[in-house]
Amino acid sequence: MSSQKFSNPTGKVTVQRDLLDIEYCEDFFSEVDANGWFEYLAAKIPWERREIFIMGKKILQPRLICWYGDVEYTYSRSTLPSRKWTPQLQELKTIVEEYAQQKFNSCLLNFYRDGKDSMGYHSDDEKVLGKNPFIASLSFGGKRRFVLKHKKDKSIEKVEIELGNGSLLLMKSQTQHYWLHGIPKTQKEVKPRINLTFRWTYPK
Ligand SMILES: O=C(O)CCC(=O)C(=O)O
Ligand SMILES: [Fe+2]
Repeated sequence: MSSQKFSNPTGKVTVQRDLLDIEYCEDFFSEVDANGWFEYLAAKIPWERREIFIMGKKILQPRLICWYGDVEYTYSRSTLPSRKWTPQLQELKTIVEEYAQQKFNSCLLNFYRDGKDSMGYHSDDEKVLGKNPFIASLSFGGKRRFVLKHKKDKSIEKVEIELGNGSLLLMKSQTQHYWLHGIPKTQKEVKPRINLTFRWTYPK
């Protein structure tokens, strides 16, 4: 897939309000390229379903995941070993780094098999991500609703984005301090979706 480059995205939206700072590129990859990436990732990533602890209770995560990067990652009492970048993931990382003008050393991959797979509200604010984490999130496959809500002030309007095939979402500045984000379950018929969130993780 070495010929793949982002196609000077046109559908770019920036939302900056109430200490939220995000940028969304709808057409970061062409549809053809995005479909190619979906097929590659679905087939080649060693996806796993993990048990995690939520409020002391052991549950199976409602999606498949895989962690790549130069350092291991611990969350909800689950440790994900570091995994060496494949040339294809390295290529995606470089494309995103060039566009975002940021370096990343790790990536959490999520596979939402259907509408029952989801990610609960959270912020990517672990200590190992540093003070103001810069998160770059690529989406391939079926469109899913991504919702951001303010952590404390319920009167602040939520932000909702349909994350489409081949799109890139950047979350910047203090976003993770003040806002939660998640992918809600849906009853709608949705195609499988793969998401990659590139981050900079500081070694412990
Ligand atoms: O699937 C998504 O778009 C969200 C992923 C996410 O928030 C995360 O990996 O921390
Ligand atoms: Fe997240």
